[in-house]
Amino acid sequence: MLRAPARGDDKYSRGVLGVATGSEAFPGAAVLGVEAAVRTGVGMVRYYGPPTPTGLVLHRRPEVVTGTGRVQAWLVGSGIPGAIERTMDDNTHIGAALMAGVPLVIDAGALDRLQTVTSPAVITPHYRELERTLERTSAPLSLEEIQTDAAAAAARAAEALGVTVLLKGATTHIALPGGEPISVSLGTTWLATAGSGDVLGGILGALLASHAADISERGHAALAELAATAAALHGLAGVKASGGGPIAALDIARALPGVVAALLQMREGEASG
Ligand SMILES: NC(=O)C1=CN([C@@H]2O[C@H](COP(=O)(O)OP(=O)(O)OC[C@H]3O[C@@H](n4cnc5c(N)ncnc54)[C@H](OP(=O)(O)O)[C@@H]3O)[C@@H](O)[C@H]2O)[C@@H](O)CC1
Ligand SMILES: Nc1ncnc2c1ncn2[C@@H]1O[C@H](COP(=O)(O)OP(=O)(O)O)[C@@H](O)[C@H]1O
Repeated sequence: MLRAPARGDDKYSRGVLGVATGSEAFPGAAVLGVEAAVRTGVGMVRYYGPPTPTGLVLHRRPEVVTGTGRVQAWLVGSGIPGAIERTMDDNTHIGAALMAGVPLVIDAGALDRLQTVTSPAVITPHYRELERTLERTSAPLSLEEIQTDAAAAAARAAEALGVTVLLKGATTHIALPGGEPISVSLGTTWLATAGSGDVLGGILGALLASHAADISERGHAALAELAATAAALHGLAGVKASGGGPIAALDIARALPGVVAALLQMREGEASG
């Protein structure tokens, strides 16, 4: 599910990703997600968030456009606190993304707004976030139950919530309503580092924005394949960045273009026999 630009493409036909992540409380998450999206490959990123993360994002990535506008997908919630700590500003940014009517990647602080969502969505919780998300449904699971059978927990969440679920952990479990689940285990344990999940959100957001037609044709089947691709890119970039040693989240993002290039080359090689 990787799409290299064709000669007829321009930035808009490649897809635009809206990013509503980061807050005054966690500004760094915005930088990590945007960096990962740009490095995965997308026509343009529009960032919509509070002043501190906006300044940091522009400082690192001047190619990013700020404010709302037409996009093919939104990434929302990484680095945004839960309902009690959220500011009015945070709620405005989350709301704009969730109500836009385009495919969504929903992470962290936006997970508690899931009941308002009507567009095709992938949620990207870790185990504790999945526990909290399921608490709000008629199919709750304890943290212990999720840890014991994470694949079953992801499947139950997909059915209960009507979304594609990417459940993060040493193995990433992807489940969709009424479809075949996928597991991805290509990473390294060094990926267990702060901001690593924020990078994954950016990768997945970029993939959704660049596959809008596929998502509208094939729905959750396409979302699940895109989620698996994102988990694979994240894992392989982690391995490449690590080389057996520690990594910081930005290192994962930095390794992405090389991983994408290698996979595209492999695919071209296979296509030409
Ligand atoms: N650079 C950035 O901007 C980054 C931003 N980030 C953003 O932060 C937001 C929150 O994400 P999160 O996953 O940390 O939240 P959450 O699931 O509530 O976990 C809290 C749980 O952890 C536990 N706990 C805490 N400290 C612990 C300790 N020392 N040792 C052991 N346990 C400890 C704590 O336990 P308690 O203290 O309650 O006993 C509680 O159960 C989210 O929006 C994310 O995107 C991150 O991605 C990081 C980089
Ligand atoms: N033990 C592990 N081995 C391999 N990958 C891991 C391990 N623990 C976490 N990960 C990966 O690291 C990322 C952590 O994401 P997350 O918990 O959201 O962190 P953060 O909120 O700090 O960004 C996920 O992609 C997850 O799959």
